[in-house]
Amino acid sequence: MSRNEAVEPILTAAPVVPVLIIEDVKSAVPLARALVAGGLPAIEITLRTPAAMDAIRAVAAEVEGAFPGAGTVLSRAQLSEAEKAGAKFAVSPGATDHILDAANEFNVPLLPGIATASEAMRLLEHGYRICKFFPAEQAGGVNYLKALSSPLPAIRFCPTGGVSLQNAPTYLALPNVICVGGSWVAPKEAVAAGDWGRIEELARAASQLRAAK
Ligand SMILES: O=C(O)C(=O)C[C@H](O)[C@H](O)COP(=O)(O)O
Repeated sequence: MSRNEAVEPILTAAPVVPVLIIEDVKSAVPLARALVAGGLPAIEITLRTPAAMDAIRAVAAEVEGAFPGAGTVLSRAQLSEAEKAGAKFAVSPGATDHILDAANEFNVPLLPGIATASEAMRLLEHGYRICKFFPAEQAGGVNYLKALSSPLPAIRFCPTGGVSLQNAPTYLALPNVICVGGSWVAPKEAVAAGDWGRIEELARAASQLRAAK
């Protein structure tokens, strides 16, 4: 059994997890509604802005069908606060002793990040079978992940970082890719302009992505 087994149904709900940077808490609910309407229920709200935690709280309370998650989780305190805010999952760009110890204390499942074979082995040793591959494109992209997966077939990945509508299908074609993450679904200008129709369209296109043949 995987240490973070509870992330599996969330990450398999759609092929893409949108990664959001929310500057104004007022945009959180309509943005999340547009993403859910477009077919993307798992939503990563990065803890990079002062509004992020309130945004998670608002989406958890008000958006039916959404699985809000906390992204950029770097500390025990953030993990604790995210769980209290109603986050259904938490994402970390890496996997330190501090964050892995903290994950053992809380119920919210953690998706920790890796970029090397040693890091992936370490997570396997901690009982994790699902992790983030970050930063995906910059670390070596699809070919790198394919090579990493060959000796480590027990671990599945959510590649994030530089993933786009164009390159997502090649990641989704790898047997060890569970979903991909990316910010392209919620462009900064569209969020600032409140163009929820545009975001719903981008979400729909992302939700219909299939593995490349
Ligand atoms: O802060 C975190 O924990 C993250 O989740 C980092 C994000 O995965 C990337 O910033 C998304 O990358 P882009 O799709 O290339 O914009």
